[in-house]
Amino acid sequence: MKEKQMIKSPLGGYNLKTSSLRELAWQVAPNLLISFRYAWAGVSYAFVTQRNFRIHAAIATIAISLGLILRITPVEMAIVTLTSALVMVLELLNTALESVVDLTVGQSYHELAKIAKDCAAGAVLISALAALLVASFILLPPLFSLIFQLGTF
Ligand SMILES: Nc1ncnc2c1ncn2[C@@H]1O[C@H](COP(=O)(O)OP(=O)(O)OP(=O)(O)O)[C@@H](O)[C@H]1O
Repeated sequence: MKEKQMIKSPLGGYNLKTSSLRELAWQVAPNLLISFRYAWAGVSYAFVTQRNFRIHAAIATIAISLGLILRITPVEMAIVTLTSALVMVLELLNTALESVVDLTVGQSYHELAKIAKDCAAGAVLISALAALLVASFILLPPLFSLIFQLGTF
C-alpha cells in the first residue's frame, strides 16, 4: 500500500514524499530486469548518438586492454578502470542534462541553459584530462619498457 508523507521544507512549502512509487513519473520500472533494460537503453542511446561517448568507450577499451597486456597490478587496473568509467559516466550525465535543458528551453537561447551545458561539458573535460594523466602514469612506464625490450632483441 502506497504511503504518502507531506514533509515541511525548510524553504517553505511542502515536498510530497512517497514510499514506493513516484507519482509524477510517466512510468516506473516494475522490476529490476526492466530497470536494467532502461539503463541499457540509455547507454545504447549515448553510444549511437554521441560521438564523444564512442571516443571515450574506445579509449577506455584500449586502456583496459593495455593494462591486461602489460600485466599491471590489480590496484593499478582498478584505478585505470575507475577513471575510464568516470569519463563515460560523466558523458552519460552530460547527455542527460543536455536533453533536460533542450526539453526545458527548446531551441531558444537562455543564459542559464548555456551555463548548465558548458559546466556539464567542463566536468567531462576535467575527468578526461585526469583519466589521461592516470593512464600516462600507470601505463606508459611498462609500455616503454616493453618497447625497449622488444627493440633490444
Ligand atoms: N539553449 C541554449 N541556450 C544557450 N546556449 C546554448 C543552448 N544550447 C546550447 N548552447 C551552447 O551551445 C553549446 C553546444 O551545445 P550542445 O547542445 O551541442 O552541447 P555539447 O556539449 O556541444 O554537445 P555534445 O556533448 O553532444 O558535443 C553549449 O555548450 C552551450 O554553450
